[in-house]
Amino acid sequence: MTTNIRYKSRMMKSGNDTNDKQYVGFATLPNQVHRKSVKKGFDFTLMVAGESGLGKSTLVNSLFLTDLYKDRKLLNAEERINQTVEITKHTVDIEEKGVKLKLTIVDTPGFGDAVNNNECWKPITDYVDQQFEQYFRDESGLNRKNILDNRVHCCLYFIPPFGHGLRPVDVEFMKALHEKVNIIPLISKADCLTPNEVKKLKGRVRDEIEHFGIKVYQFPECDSDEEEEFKQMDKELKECTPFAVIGSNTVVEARGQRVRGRLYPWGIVEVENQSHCDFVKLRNMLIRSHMHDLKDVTCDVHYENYRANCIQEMTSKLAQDNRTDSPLPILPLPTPDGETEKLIKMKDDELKRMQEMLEKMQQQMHEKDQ
Ligand SMILES: Nc1nc2c(ncn2[C@@H]2O[C@H](COP(=O)(O)OP(=O)(O)OP(=O)(O)O)[C@@H](O)[C@H]2O)c(=O)[nH]1
Repeated sequence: MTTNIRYKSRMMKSGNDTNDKQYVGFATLPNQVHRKSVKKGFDFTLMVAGESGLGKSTLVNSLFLTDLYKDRKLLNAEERINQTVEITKHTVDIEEKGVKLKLTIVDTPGFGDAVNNNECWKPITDYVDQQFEQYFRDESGLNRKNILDNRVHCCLYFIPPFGHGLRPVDVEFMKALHEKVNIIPLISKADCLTPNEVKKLKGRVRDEIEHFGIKVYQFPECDSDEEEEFKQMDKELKECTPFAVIGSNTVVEARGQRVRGRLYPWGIVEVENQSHCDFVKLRNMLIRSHMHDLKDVTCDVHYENYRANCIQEMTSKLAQDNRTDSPLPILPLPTPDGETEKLIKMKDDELKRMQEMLEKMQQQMHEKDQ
């Protein structure tokens, strides 16, 4: 009864179209998806990495217009010496025009600070893998309905403005992570550079990324039937990578307006002024145009790779355990007692299950390719 009333009211809402004989109603499908998604809310996990003091927290606060770090305790010199690479996670629920976004920021403070930076990216790659592992477990568990997705969808990697391009630690960090997460390189504190210097540094970083075979996040190709305005925006976006950014948590007065900026004795640098930096482009890309694609790539490429590797490893391990063509001389086995027989059967069942799972996965991948 209730379903009927709800159905009727929805039909009425679709207006005049219901009187049209040609109208079946599936044109409302996007509205249904929209309604459901808005109700469910969205989530996005963003990781920031780079040396300490490059302005990661400031930029994140500026991006989402929220103070994520208000409880942060600033460490003194002594505490800093003892500090190890520690990953912190901040989650905030933000809402805009009724759309809810659960935003998780994964901060990696102190990265690259030590004298010996050997494998300093290891805790970060481990963290990304742990999130995949957790998701894989939840997905294979009994209750798959409300899985908490903590997979990292994007990593903003901060490159220092001083120096002559990428340092070995930057190259190694990005290479250690590029198969696991979407990396977006940024030139931090761009107000330290003149426009010419920014241009030169961008060119150099782009060349080095190509030279070292680093796979940073690639913007999807624009469809030919897209609007001209969108195509132009897409072109500009691709041309201005790596984004040169400026962050600020203070509001200053410029040209009679209150803006986010940095006040210097010689003038004001405005965070949201496109002739001062690429902050607006980065924000639009992250939030307005590419958030969904970043999530899709994480799910369809990075996580799928992790999952396939995991299953392959598990099956080869199981097969190895059960291998009969052992190079060792085959000795007559003692007649198994009831307990051993039970164990052997469990192992066989497990192997069978894994093989079925692998076959199913291969079939899914095959279907996806087609
Ligand atoms: N010139 C300039 N200074 C900045 C910019 N962004 C942040 N800062 C300053 O740099 C200092 C460090 O900024 P944070 O945001 O704390 O840097 P962080 O990378 O988060 O540092 P950790 O949390 O220690 O890893 C602060 O004094 C900021 O005011 C920027 O774009 N330009």
